[in-house]
Amino acid sequence: MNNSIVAIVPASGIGHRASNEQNDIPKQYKKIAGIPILRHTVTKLLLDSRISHVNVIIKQDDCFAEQILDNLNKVNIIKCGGKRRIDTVYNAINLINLNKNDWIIIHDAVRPGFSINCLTKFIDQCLYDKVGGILAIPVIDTIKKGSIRVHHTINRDDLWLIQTPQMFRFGLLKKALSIAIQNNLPDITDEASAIEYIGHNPLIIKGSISNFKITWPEDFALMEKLYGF
Ligand SMILES: Nc1ccn([C@@H]2O[C@H](COP(=O)(O)OP(=O)(O)OP(=O)(O)O)[C@@H](O)[C@H]2O)c(=O)n1
Ligand SMILES: C[C@](O)(CO)[C@H](O)COP(=O)(O)O
Repeated sequence: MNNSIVAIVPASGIGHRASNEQNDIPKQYKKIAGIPILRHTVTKLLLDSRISHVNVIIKQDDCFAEQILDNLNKVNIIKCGGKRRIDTVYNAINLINLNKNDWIIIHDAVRPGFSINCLTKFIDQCLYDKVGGILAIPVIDTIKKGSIRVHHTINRDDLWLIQTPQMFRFGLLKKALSIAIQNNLPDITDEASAIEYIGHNPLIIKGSISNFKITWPEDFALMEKLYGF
């Protein structure tokens, strides 16, 4: 029997760093090339037909997502966003009913710049891995530690900048997130951190710079240029 692949798109953030104004709309709802970023992301994920559903996770009081995702098939909107990104994903995992060997693919709402080719290759490789994997790009700049002055330089061999998608089996991810949250694991900014915490080593799959996370105000224009409009 084939295991299903279900996507989770955490979209419950406020986009504080990306905003120049108070009371701005969250960054995932801003438009690039005339289309809200969240819709770009969800539409692209659905282009890989192995993904059976995309679950978009929003805040309880969100009043944007339903209209933005109107007319898209295979999309569920779940209102269970949490305080941190990891809480949003964990809340969603607890509401989704899957077999333990089914796959969950988590992708940030604000990373619309991945290519379909990259997504397809990522899924191809994860499906044959016993743990699952993450997309990443190698560090190319010199890395230093310090605050006002440099303390020391860090060897950048084997250092990676981690992106999403991240893909794990439902049972393993649920267990890992539950243990990480119960143990108050600090700095848990992605799903792989929870998987590592319980002793597994996710596969690293090389991504691309175009899949950057829209984080700062200037990122919207940069992403729009990449889209080629
Ligand atoms: N409590 C949260 C926080 C973040 N996210 C989602 O996680 C992704 C990546 O997070 P990030 O870029 O940090 O988004 P924000 O938290 O919105 O940004 P900021 O920290 O600048 O406020 C985004 O799709 C965001 O909507 C989420 O679902 N729930
Ligand atoms: C999951 C992630 O996108 C990988 O780079 C990232 O860690 C999320 O960042 P956040 O700013 O901590 O939400």
